[in-house]
Amino acid sequence: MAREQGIDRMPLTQPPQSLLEGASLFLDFDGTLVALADTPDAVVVPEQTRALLAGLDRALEGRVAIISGRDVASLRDGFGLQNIAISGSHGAEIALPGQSVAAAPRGDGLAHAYAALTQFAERHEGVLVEQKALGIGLHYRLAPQLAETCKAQAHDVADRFGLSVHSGKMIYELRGDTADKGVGLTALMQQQPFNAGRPVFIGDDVTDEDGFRAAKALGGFGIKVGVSEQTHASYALDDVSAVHDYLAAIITDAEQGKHL
Ligand SMILES: O=P(O)(O)OC[C@H]1O[C@H](O[C@H]2O[C@H](CO)[C@@H](O)[C@H](O)[C@H]2O)[C@H](O)[C@@H](O)[C@@H]1O
Repeated sequence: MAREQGIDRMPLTQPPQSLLEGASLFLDFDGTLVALADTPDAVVVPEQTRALLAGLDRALEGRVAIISGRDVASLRDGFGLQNIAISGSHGAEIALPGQSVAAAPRGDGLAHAYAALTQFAERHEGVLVEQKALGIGLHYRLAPQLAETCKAQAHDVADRFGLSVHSGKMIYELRGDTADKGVGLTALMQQQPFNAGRPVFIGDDVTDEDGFRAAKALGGFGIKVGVSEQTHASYALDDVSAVHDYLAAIITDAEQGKHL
């Protein structure tokens, strides 16, 4: 198979602390900032993680944002992430702190697709359907043996209602928009205070590759959490705990007066 331009092979090295000097920092949520859980609702944001975000915000003078597949409302209301910029719904939503959400229109077929997938989930134990502002998540983490069945169902329903299918970790997502995390990162980078920094995006999933690519195109870097065969990221960290350690060290540097 031909090697796609700009793709690096694992293993990558750990990012140096200096990478965040003058950076605008973009963080994926699930699997990067918080550990994965069996269901979307089982995720918790520990107090320590909130303190980490607040410290980063101070150290980088507000140039910190979350770029997530979850929608802005669920991150704000469900996880209390009110004081941070967010690009939600895989780049289709943008919300700065204290502001309302600017979003792509909701696809017409989503309501019909949600009904069809809910009926499917009722017949398949362990399959969960997540209703999202601009999409639907079909989760099979509790029924991994149904991965192929879920994939087929996701594509069948998407075809019937004019939607597209995107795969992630133990999930197929149906969406009616065409945004991606690169779109979200680029949109935030056009606004203050992000436009004053060099983008660094940290993410763990296949949908984060668009964010890595966009960061690189804007002169920045991607940091991959975990391992994958190929990635657009330039550096890697092992897991959520390594992400926290890396970011905490940057806060310590800033508090000791080292220039960020
Ligand atoms: O872009 P992200 O912030 O990483 O969001 C991607 C999806 O994350 C959630 O699903 C994932 O996390 C769940 C909880 O740990 C896990 O059970 C599931 O298997 C993962 O795919 C979320 O539910 C989705 O809406 C996000 O798109």
